[in-house]
Amino acid sequence: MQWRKSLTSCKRLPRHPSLVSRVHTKTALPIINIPRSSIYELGSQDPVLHNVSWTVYPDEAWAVVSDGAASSHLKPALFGALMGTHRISPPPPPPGGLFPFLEDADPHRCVQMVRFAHRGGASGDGFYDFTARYGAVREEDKRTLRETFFPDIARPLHTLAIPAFHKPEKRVDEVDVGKEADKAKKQELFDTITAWLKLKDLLDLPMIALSNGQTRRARIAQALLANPRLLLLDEPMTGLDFKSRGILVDLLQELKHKPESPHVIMGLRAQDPLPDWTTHVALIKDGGAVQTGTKADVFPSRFTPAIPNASASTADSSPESNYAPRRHGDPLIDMAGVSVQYGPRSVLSSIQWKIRANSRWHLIGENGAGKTTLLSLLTGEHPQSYTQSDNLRLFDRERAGWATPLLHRRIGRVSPELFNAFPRRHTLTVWDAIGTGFDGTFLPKGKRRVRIAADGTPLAPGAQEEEWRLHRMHEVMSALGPRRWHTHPDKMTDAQFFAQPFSSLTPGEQSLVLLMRALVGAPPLVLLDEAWAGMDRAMVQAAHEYLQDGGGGLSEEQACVVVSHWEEEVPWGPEQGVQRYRLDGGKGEQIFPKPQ
Ligand SMILES: Nc1ncnc2c1ncn2[C@@H]1O[C@H](COP(=O)(O)OP(=O)(O)OP(=O)(O)O)[C@@H](O)[C@H]1O
Repeated sequence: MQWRKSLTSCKRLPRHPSLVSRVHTKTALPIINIPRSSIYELGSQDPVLHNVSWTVYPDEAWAVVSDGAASSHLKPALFGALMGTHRISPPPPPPGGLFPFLEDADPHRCVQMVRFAHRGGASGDGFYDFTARYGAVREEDKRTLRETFFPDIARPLHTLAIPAFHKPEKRVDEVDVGKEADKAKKQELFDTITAWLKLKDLLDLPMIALSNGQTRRARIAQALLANPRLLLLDEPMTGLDFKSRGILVDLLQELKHKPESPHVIMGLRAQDPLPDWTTHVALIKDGGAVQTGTKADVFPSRFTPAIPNASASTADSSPESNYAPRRHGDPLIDMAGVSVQYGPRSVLSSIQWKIRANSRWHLIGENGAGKTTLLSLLTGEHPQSYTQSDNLRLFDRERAGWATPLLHRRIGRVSPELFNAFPRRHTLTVWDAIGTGFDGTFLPKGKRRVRIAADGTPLAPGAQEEEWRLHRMHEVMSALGPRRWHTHPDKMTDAQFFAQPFSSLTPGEQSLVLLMRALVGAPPLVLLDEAWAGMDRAMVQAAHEYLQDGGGGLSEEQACVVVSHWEEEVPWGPEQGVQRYRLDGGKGEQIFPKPQ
């Protein structure tokens, strides 16, 4: 543990005058000081990062960026050094130590980190049922966003709150927000942040009902309001829609002018745009070198696409002249007026959409537009899928005509919910995790762990099926395994990767394994919702190449839907016949190419 002191408070000392005037001067105490050290995993003698010289001053705005090919465990190591989960050697010298600006305050309380590559929170032994949010909300799931994340903030009334979820208002004198002045300040910060992050109308919804992007915005707000002095936001743009990314960047800039708000350092992937106000970059390179300096020094000629401002639209920009139509097969899914309603809230209204064999779709819509809800109707997990028998055909049958396991064999999928819920007991290997994909289950079965019956009896149609499954396991691994993306391919063979415990992998590697799981059974329909979260550029590239025509990952009998807020994360462009379907305000329409 590198932290210098372990006192009890996160008290703010009077600010150095240079901080107030925001004039750059190195006389202010640095926020972070790592003079020239290497960074190690605890208990390891091999450095993960070496020769790190990194000093952050209060008037600088830093981003930690992984270089294109840098493996996904390197950025967490730099943040881990700040959070005390990695060793810094030699350690930053006293008296200032690692965080000179904290002086006597306790880093455990003053330094906070929030990672967004995945929503987090899961990973017990077993699988938990993430579909609970689609049904009637159970008593234990009724805790609202306000009660869960902001329990000590006063409760103004909310017009859009669902009446059933209202709790009696607390009297102002019951609210534990400390002294009057603090209370007013805290309330003002709460109002500013929840308004900027468009959370006000969600505060009295049950947590479980929030979409992924809504939950991420809430986690950002919670972290900012927890009043740390240094806040590390790792990949905060993940899962945020186009507008929300701009809003977040603007909010962080706004907060820089508020003395009570934390100093923020963002972690970004190589492909993420840098906010305009970034002044300095720590670039983590392949092999573990870290280059630090001003943005201009580190990226002299890098094109950094601007982050959109809040009023930018998500209108499709691809020229239709590039569009090369695909030869589509029969409809696998046919929606002819599908709707979903929660009490008075209408989420989907009369959706018309056909997904045909050999089609490649990009499903878009702002956070909360209903994308996950729509996909849960296709997988049969949403209870309202049963009540839409006239409007919803799944592989030419109504929902009730499918036993759920048989339906799940026909759909390979990846989603943030599935990522979080997937079991992470240490005995579950990569091989086991991929093998569960043949049947869409979560429990490896059989001697060869590809769900051949436990007594060794092969499933119908006999031994051929087992051979095919084993062949597929190796096929997806050779297309998406470490030889395609590991920075030292000779260090990790496919066989070694198959044997790794799933839970020991980085989030990016876990995402890739779950992608292999979705594809291994060659199901007719593949749903990839935020499939690339946590992956580094080499992994995304391997996945894209595999999914593109000629890559071998998808046949002409299969259809694939990708859900992503980033157009560059979609493996196909117009020239490979991608179609785009947009949800907006409960309505759905094909926006590319425009239907004739
Ligand atoms: N049980 C529920 N009760 C009330 N509202 C709900 C419930 N479940 C979902 N919602 C609302 O339905 C809307 C659609 O949520 P959904 O998760 O489908 O959005 P999404 O388009 O997938 O968003 P994201 O891009 O953030 O993942 C959200 O506004 C959500 O708050």
